[in-house]
Amino acid sequence: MNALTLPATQHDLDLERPLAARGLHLGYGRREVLRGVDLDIPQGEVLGLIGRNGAGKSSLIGCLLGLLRPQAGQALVFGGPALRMDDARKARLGYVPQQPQAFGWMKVGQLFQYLGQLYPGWDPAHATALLRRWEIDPGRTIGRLSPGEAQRLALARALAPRPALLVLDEPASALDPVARRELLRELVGQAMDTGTTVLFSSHIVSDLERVASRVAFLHQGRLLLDRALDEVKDETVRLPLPAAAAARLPAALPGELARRTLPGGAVSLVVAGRAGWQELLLVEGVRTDRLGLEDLFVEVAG
Ligand SMILES: Nc1ncnc2c1ncn2[C@@H]1O[C@H](COP(=O)(O)OP(=O)(O)OP(=O)(O)O)[C@@H](O)[C@H]1O
Repeated sequence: MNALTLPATQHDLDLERPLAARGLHLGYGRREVLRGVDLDIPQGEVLGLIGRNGAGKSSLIGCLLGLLRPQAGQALVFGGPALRMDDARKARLGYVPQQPQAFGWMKVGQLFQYLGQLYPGWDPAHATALLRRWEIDPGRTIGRLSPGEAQRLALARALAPRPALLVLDEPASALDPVARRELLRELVGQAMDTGTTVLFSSHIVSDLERVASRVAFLHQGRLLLDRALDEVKDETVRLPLPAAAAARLPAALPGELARRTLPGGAVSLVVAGRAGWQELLLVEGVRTDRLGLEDLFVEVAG
């Protein structure tokens, strides 16, 4: 299969979306990493993409931005094919890879001057303010920055042109807690002030909880629970089922995310949404446990 001979159904892709994908499949050799990922990120959303180490978050971002060619499926950026991104769309996109590097020999100020000529939307005052706020001296040589400083520089570089779409791969992994808070505040501020759409990947659930308006779990090659954070918190529950009730469970329930059999035949079930499982509450001994996002992550991906 190949993305050119087997395009996803274009008609159901919303051309207004900053980012959209249908049926993305990607493997490295025989290892399948993405197994049919569909995604829509509406304008102005801050989507937190969460998943365990090696779940495929960077690979998915690579496909979404046209940096990796999927074996099947299609990704669109601002309505156009990600694999053939023109300059106009590139100029509206800010991307921070997981390990930002390059231009190590340059001074920070030199790089920013160069980028200012390259990006039509570059805002020099905003760029200077970001460097000042994140305490990066423009006179520093980029190659001598610490990993955390390099990450802050990469973020300042991505934010300075005030992109319409900001994609951040583990943006806070090398940052200390103060810098992480700063960054998250910046993200929310930018999203709210200018309607910037943000996709960021993380395995730090508390970061995601702080800023994301939407959340998606990448697990075993598929996206689970791609919905508003409030909805996920309100409508995802754990149901501890006694053995007698567990024995009568169908093979899969609507909205079922995880099922764990406990010693003695009892089952711990995690379900999303309100339909398909309410009758289980009629069984004696069955109750619902609210799950925080961290517990949910552990239940689903653990
Ligand atoms: N170029 C490659 N060749 C072979 N395997 C790869 C390649 N890139 C990634 N992989 C494998 O694909 C899987 C997904 O990797 P990816 O980096 O996308 O995951 P991730 O969710 O971003 O991980 P992390 O949270 O650790 O950064 C991993 O098992 C990784 O080893």
